[in-house]
Amino acid sequence: MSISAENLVWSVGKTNIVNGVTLAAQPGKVLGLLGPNGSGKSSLLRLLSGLRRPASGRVLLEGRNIQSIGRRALARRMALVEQHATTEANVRVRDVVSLGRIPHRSPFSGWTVQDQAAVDAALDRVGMLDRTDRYWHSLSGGERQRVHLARALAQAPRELLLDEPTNHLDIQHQMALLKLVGELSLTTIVALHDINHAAMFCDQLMVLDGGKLVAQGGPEEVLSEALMREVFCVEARIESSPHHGRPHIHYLV
Ligand SMILES: Nc1ncnc2c1ncn2[C@@H]1O[C@H](COP(=O)(O)OP(=O)(O)OP(=O)(O)O)[C@@H](O)[C@H]1O
Repeated sequence: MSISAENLVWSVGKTNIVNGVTLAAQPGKVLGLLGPNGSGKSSLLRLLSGLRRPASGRVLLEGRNIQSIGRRALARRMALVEQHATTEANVRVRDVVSLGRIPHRSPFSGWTVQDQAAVDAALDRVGMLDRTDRYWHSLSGGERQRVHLARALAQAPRELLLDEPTNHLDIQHQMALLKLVGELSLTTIVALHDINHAAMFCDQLMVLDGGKLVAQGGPEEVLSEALMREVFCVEARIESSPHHGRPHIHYLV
């Protein structure tokens, strides 16, 4: 198991924001993290990345508590793209993506051919290789999101944590990004709001509600009309899509 968590709790004051979450991501597969606004998705991803320490419980990488792994070693194998990732305005695209190479460089080594190849490959994968000299402030929201993903890919991680990576993207780029994530063969945990996209592109799903994991399993097992009603507060009908074979949700008004 590459990344797993046991009974994770994270609290603010007396409120448990993440409340006893146990999970295991399958190596090389995409695990979709669903839940209404404020259900704790971002908080859980930050715990899994080691950015936040749990009040109790633990996060394990290959069975090893991440708190015993140094920051640099952790950054060499796990990358997080946060929902509202910010970047200094006066840097160029290539500078942002180059940051992904920091964990791989020693204080004495210069910029290597391998570093450049990793940056170029990452930019190519997200379709931004033609904009490496563009300044950050000149990019659209969707372009910035793709550059942040490229930064994470340049890190050459084995585990990739993505917090709503499609939220500024047009439909073509949403589909392209989710398809790309599936093709990377990295252990990926991705928070998504579009449940139909999650059903199409994720191997497994888990659903948070009020900080608790209320469902996990394959899309067919997890997505039900009762779950849509009880967790997401919408009436819906679910069918197996005749086009891609995954569950497809029709929302009712
Ligand atoms: N540092 C913090 N201090 C106080 N409350 C916080 C903090 N971080 C998160 N919360 C609260 O915890 C809850 C879960 O937040 P979180 O951002 O993890 O949810 P989310 O599922 O990612 O939401 P969304 O879908 O809206 O992005 C929210 O009620 C939020 O206000």
